[in-house]
Amino acid sequence: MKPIKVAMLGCGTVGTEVARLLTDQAEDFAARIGTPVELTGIAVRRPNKHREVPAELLTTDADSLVESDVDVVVEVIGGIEPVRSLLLKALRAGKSVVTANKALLAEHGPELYAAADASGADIYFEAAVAGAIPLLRPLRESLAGDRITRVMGIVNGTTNYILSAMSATGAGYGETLDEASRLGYAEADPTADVDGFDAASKAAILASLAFHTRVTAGDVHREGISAVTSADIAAARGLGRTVKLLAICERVTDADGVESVAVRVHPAMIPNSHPLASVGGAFNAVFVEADAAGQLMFYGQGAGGAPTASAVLGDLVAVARNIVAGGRGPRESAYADLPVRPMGQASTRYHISLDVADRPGVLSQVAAVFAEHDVSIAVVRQEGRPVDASLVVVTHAASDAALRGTVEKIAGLPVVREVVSVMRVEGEES
Ligand SMILES: NC(=O)C1=CN([C@@H]2O[C@H](COP(=O)(O)OP(=O)(O)OC[C@H]3O[C@@H](n4cnc5c(N)ncnc54)[C@H](O)[C@@H]3O)[C@@H](O)[C@H]2O)C=CC1
Ligand SMILES: N[C@@H](CC=O)C(=O)O
Ligand code: NA
Repeated sequence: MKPIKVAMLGCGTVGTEVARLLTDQAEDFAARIGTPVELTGIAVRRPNKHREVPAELLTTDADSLVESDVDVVVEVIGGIEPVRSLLLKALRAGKSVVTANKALLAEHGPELYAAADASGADIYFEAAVAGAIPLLRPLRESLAGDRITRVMGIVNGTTNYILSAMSATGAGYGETLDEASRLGYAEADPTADVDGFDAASKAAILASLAFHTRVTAGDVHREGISAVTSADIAAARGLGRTVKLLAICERVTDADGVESVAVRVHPAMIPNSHPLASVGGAFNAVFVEADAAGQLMFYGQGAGGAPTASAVLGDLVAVARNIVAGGRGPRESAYADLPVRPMGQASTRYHISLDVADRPGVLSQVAAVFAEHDVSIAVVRQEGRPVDASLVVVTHAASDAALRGTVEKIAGLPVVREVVSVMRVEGEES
């Protein structure tokens, strides 16, 4: 059979590693696929900056490369345009696509899947969520016979790297973010990481696959880590907890049996005994709960050039095998079409740490606000200091809207001097 011809778009942190491994392991790939894979061109912006790949492969004309005689387009540029147009062009021409681009998939996934369907091409994107960890293929294929109820975990390496350093050494936010960029973990614009956009895109992709429903980035409640302070981290430590940025995708069934999905990304305190608490650096870990399978845990490197290239190349082998066999991979599955619930209706628990006046009756005033909002208290800890007192409250589960209302009212009480830390609590009995 003739070789599978591959065009690559972009040659940065991930693309450089894809090109290197594809060249180094060419013989193995040929044996695994049944025919050689030939990298015919790499689209870049500045060819003179890419000494690590053969100069004759480089071009600045991505459009012509996609239009050339290639079977597969590997996209590792990132962002929406020009990538969306380039990939639509490839798919409409029947060329299969492998992409690591979660931002694009979470915004324009359905348009890309439709183009792939129309021409019979494949679109694979394992690298887009949780880097090297095989997670999307298990959701799309291995668990296709089960009913998934929850997907929860750490899906952004950069923020996990920053939070781990802040917790372990008290390192500053800025210096740790610079280090994460230097190591190739952060997005080209790292606000995508720290403000939770990257994790929200990944959560949308995970929820879409898990619940057979179209969930876009805009459907995901998103809070990043820029508001996490050393006081939050110290408050967590005081209670035997750790702060992590979590992505949580849930199937919710209301009292009338009506199903919906809730998808959120926010920092949360989890107990130090929880398996996610020990996930450090740029590692990711994701729990999947399904009716028949029970609980599954996926763990590994969530960012970085070589780990991400591993997932890209796994997809390339899958797509190439499909071409050789004359078949194709799974299509979009969105038949369930479940509604997406607003965050206010999500059931959450809060940790609230306050500086209050140290005088009788303070605790009862604070407790009255919780009762007024129908929020029940699980733990209260009060410590007197020379002129004021520290009051820590952990709630039982309640609607997020009720908990927000409670915090707002408490902040306005004259006996409350400062709301030191407010954070959701996950990973323990509610
Ligand atoms: N770095 C990581 O750990 C991971 C990255 N990803 C995703 O992989 C993709 C690539 O990420 P990185 O390699 O880290 O980014 P990068 O910024 O290192 O590389 C992107 C490359 O594309 C080039 N480029 C930009 N516009 C272009 C255009 N119009 N035509 C040709 N080339 C163009 C840039 O010059 C740059 O060299 C992104 O979608 C990212 O979200 C996914 C998982 C992990
Ligand atoms: N910037 C991302 C890269 C991988 O998806 C991250 O930090 O997780
Ligand atoms: Na992955």
